[in-house]
Amino acid sequence: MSGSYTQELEVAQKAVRIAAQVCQAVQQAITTESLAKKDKSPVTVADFASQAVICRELQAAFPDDPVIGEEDSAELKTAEAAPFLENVQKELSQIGIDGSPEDICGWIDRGGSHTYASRFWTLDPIDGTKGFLRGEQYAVSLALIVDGKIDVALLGCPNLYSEPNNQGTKGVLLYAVRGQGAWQVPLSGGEPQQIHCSSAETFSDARLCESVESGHSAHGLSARVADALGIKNDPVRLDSQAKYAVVARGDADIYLRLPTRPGYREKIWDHAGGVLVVEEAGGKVTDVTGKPLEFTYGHQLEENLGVIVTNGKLHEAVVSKVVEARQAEEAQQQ
Ligand SMILES: Nc1ncnc2c1ncn2[C@@H]1O[C@H](COP(=O)(O)O)[C@@H](OP(=O)(O)O)[C@H]1O
Ligand SMILES: [Mg+2]
Ligand SMILES: [Mg+2]
Ligand SMILES: [Mg+2]
Repeated sequence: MSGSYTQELEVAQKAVRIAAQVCQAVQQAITTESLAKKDKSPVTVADFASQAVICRELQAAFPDDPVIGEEDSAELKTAEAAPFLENVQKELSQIGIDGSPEDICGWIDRGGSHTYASRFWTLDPIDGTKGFLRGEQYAVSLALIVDGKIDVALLGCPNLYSEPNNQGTKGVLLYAVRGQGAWQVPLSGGEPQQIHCSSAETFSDARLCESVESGHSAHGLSARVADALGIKNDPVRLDSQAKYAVVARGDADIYLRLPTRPGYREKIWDHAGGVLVVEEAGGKVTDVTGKPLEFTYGHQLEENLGVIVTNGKLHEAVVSKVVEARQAEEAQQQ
């Protein structure tokens, strides 16, 4: 049964705010170094520091809750990463969190679970690390999943303005508790505002967003889908779950994430935070075949392919055009 989750929301908001503060400090440094992970993707001091502070807060408040987080300390423990670990320590100490290298690796590894549990958190300490390194959009994403359902979700977006077209306050926190609507508040604090998806029912003026990285979502296929739907606007490209944020606020109507290679499975931390925020704002999220996302398989969405996010009203039509376009592509490749 879902509860009111007052304490969970309070702890998670505090944790995401602190993490966002660390990320901002690192991004403002003139050079942000990164390490290459085993899969060749980048990871920065801020990814580790963010995961450390959030896991530390969760550990203190909910010591029994497992956390399925993106990072682990293995990469940090190599000799070449020693200066890197020292920088993580420095960044944390600047916000008043003092710990030994062992403490820090221990906090990070609190987020090292990969197995499904009846209640767990999932964390992406920096979603959109490539955007972060370019000085563009990124998000700190945290969600609580109970009995396979996302019940609490938060997206900290330090480079997203509170209003479209870079108007309003820079740096927002979006959050939702199942059944209680979706809300936005400046990361620096203030009065939360309820947010809603757009009410667009036609495609001519629809705004579609997708990844900046063509390796993360098939741009060519989305262009064909947009064309088939009669969408005239060019796609808006932005990194991270900020895409879920802009659909939840009604700044965009559609977010497409179309598989670029067979065999890739979406990671739960790339979606959980965004999914509930969009659903509580009135939108809809499925995979590219129209199936709901299933958060019951551990760290991956094993039974889903890609993602389609809409304001709800446009969903069915978008799914059917994506299905058609993927079939046409497959037929051509044979
Ligand atoms: N082939 C692939 N298809 C889809 N997503 C991928 C991918 N390779 C990496 N990613 C994910 O894409 C995320 C960024 O998404 P986006 O392009 O929307 O900003 C990355 O998150 P991290 O930046 O947290 O590592 C990573 O998990
Ligand atoms: Mg990553
Ligand atoms: Mg991610
Ligand atoms: Mg990440």
